Amino acid sequence: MKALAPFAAALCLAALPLVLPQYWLTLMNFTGLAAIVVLGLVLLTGVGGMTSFGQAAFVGISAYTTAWFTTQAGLSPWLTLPLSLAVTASAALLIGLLTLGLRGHYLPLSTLAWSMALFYLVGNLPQLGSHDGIGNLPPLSIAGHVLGGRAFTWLTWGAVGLAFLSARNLLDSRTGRALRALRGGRIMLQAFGADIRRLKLLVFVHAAVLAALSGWLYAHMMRFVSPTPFGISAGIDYLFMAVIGGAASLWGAIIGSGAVVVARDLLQDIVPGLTGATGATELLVFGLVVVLVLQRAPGGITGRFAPPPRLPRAALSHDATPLPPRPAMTAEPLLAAQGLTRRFGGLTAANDISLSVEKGRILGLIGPNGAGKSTVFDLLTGVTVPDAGRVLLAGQDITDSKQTAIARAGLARTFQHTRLRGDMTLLENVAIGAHARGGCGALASIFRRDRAEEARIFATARAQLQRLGLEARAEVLAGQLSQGERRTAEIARALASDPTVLLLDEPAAGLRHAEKQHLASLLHQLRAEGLAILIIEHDMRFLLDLVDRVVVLNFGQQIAEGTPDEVRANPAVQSAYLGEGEA
Ligand SMILES: Nc1ncnc2c1ncn2[C@@H]1O[C@H](COP(=O)(O)OP(=O)(O)OP(=O)(O)O)[C@@H](O)[C@H]1O
Repeated sequence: MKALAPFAAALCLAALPLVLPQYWLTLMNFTGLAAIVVLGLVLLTGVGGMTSFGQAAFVGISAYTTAWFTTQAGLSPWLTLPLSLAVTASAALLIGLLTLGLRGHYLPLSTLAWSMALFYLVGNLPQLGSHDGIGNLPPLSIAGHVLGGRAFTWLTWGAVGLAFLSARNLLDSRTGRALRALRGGRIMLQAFGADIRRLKLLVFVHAAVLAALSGWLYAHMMRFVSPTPFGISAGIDYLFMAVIGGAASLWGAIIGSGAVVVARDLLQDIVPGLTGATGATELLVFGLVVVLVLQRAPGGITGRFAPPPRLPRAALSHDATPLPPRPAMTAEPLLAAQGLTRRFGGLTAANDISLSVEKGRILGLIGPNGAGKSTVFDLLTGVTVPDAGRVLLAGQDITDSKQTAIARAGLARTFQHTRLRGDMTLLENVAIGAHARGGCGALASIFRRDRAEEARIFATARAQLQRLGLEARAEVLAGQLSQGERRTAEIARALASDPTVLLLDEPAAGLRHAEKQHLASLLHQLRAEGLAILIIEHDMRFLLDLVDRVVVLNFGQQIAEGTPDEVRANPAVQSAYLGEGEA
């Protein structure tokens, strides 16, 4: 019954144009055209965290492309559709390459800048009709029948349906998981081999292509284009619609567009009649309504009714087999650091550090607070580059490799402060660990050609949860897990990448005694399976009982290396860190 609901809704929507008068058909058209743009904005801003005021400019690029080619070159609008999409996508690619590296407020500001630049450029180009625009565009027609009235509404809403499906399918995929984790999760994603730059560019272009689809429809609905509807205020309107609907919700894109289009039109009629004032009083009232909605429902209209997140269908299949393991690495030691040095200004956080970990061995890295342990981890995983020294992974020099490449080569890590996505289920969090093991791209996801791989990724994640005794919690949101479960989940996510070398940053912090014992037996098991493990841990008793060898740091210097017994007996270590009693 529940599965039939979307079909029933689609059928009702399809029947609406049969009964609605022309006035409402026009509002429906404008809602549909806006919704297509806002769906892209939900992906880009609501989910991906990249605020853009520039979507209207992409609508404009597409509208102008089809206007010019249909009126000046005499092409059919059906031919200019792919052309408009391609021109807009290319423009987005270029703009994205230039601006997506910007951080913080600079990115939204850059969207203001380039969309204004385009606005003035088009307004001053006589070839594009300057501020007067281009008129007499041909209407859309099939076999001589013009698609006007209801037919155009159906076409527009068919496009909304396609845009919705493309966005939904993208979100429900390997790429979509990374996108959902992008906000504040850059370092974690890179640690599992996700290419952030590519991901951002992909969403930016996807949102621009949706805007282009809307622009093409708009141009042939109005049969006239001029710069005004594609300016900054339209860009801000689209953002309003997304926020009012619920910025991270696809349904919110449609509802928010409808709410804004209809409210604005009604207020335009009602407010001047009530107040007797001329001028843009309705804009003032509209602004107040927006503020009120956002105050009452900060998550937008849909935020109040959002169902709890649930697992995608691919995650429910219990038949799929986990992904194949990577070929075993044989070169020993599996991980080696030689003379690693890293300075921050006048401070040498790590000075000439050398260590190595072999297959089936656990190496401990200890030292008081600020000794340089995390710095060494960052150097090994490519988060920072050393000022001197080398890092070798199974004999391969990875010193200057990017974090993504190092992760793909087989080195996985956990974080001192757990980096799970609280709003995603535990299983999806762990599936992010297997990101680099999947090969399906965004297009395959949009066309649902990734289902078999997705099922295998989830089977891989589930197998790791099973191994760590967390399978029963697979569907729980990570934000609801206990500290112990979160630590274990971090390890499960790292194991989902099928690593050769595992780096654990304080995995026992915050664990109770029984949980620590469970962790110790798990790490023994991983060692027996041949993993090379490097572990930072403040709990000395736990660490020294666990590891084969220990490296001790103090003020960035390597002051000792040896077996736990040798380190316990080392006077320099005792005075620097352990204290007589504990040693
Ligand atoms: N990005 C940075 N910029 C400047 N100084 C830094 C940076 N990262 C680390 N440091 C400094 O380097 C030193 C070593 O820090 P690091 O975090 O590696 O120590 P740690 O042994 O991991 O400490 P803890 O056990 O508290 O996590 C500290 O003095 C720290 O303040």
